[in-house]
Amino acid sequence: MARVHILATGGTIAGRGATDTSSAYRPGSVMIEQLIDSVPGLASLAEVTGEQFAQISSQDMNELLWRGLANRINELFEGDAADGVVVTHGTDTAEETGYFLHLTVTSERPVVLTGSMRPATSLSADGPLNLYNAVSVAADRDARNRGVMLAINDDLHSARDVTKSSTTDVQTFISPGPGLLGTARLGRIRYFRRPVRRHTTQSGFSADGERRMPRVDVLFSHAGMHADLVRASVSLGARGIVIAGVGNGNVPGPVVNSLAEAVKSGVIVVRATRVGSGDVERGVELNDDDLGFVVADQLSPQKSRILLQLCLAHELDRKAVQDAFYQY
Ligand SMILES: NC(=O)CC[C@H](N)C(=O)O
Repeated sequence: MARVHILATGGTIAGRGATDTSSAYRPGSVMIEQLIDSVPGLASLAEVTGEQFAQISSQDMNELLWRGLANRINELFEGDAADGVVVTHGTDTAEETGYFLHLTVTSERPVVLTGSMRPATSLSADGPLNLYNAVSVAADRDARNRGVMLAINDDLHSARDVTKSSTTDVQTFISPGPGLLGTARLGRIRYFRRPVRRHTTQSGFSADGERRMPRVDVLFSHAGMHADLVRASVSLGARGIVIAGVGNGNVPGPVVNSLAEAVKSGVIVVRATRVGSGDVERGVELNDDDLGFVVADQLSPQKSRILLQLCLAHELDRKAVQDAFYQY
């Protein structure tokens, strides 16, 4: 039987409300032992062990916890202490944690994130079945070499592609562009594809303690966006700026000028889009070569920030950063 270790970090899957219909609740209130006990069927899938890694709402996730999580998972796999790992996580930033792990876990063994949209105390709580499905994937030998995944609401997503699309719907996660990696429902798993971009064993990045993730800000673009936000970011110490641009990664003219100034001072500027899907291409409405900008290709602003932080932590120059956005 496969050995699956669950690292619990909090979120709604561990949330508790006053009654089974109350909309207010506190995420991260149910401990891992209780989560495991609430799904007796897990024992038929794998030898399951659990560990309370953190106990937070995922809006409080940060670089330090990401690094700790990656190091803990790498340690478990290097010591052959688990065949697969499940991370229970709040859904708000699960896509960010997933992408960080996708780039810094060094094993081909499966790492599967899961969470829920309704707290553990809710009528029709979705957490228990999500946990069951996530453990089934983590226990599956065929899940190897597919990078970090998110198993939720019977769907299986690649951490690179997944994003939260609704604040409250149970069916909130989508993978625009490449689509689902597969499905996982009541122990029946189907895979549709493998991620083709570099990850885990093929990644050139590490969560190594010496590599501090520098400050990278995401600036949201809109009609009438103020150019001085860019200067504020730079003066506050940002080494990178990701633009959540309009359309194909665009910003108003005055912002283009202040971003070009930022580039001259050594800041790396990445143009992503707030649209939610599609490419951001070089040289469509702006001369990126002359301005010194990098484009995000298909990565969302929040994931572009993580990739840029890792690039900066590994001291990549601007050209290598652009290559990274095409490779990862
Ligand atoms: N559905 C959720 O998990 C959201 C709850 C909380 N904001 C979190 O991300 O942890």
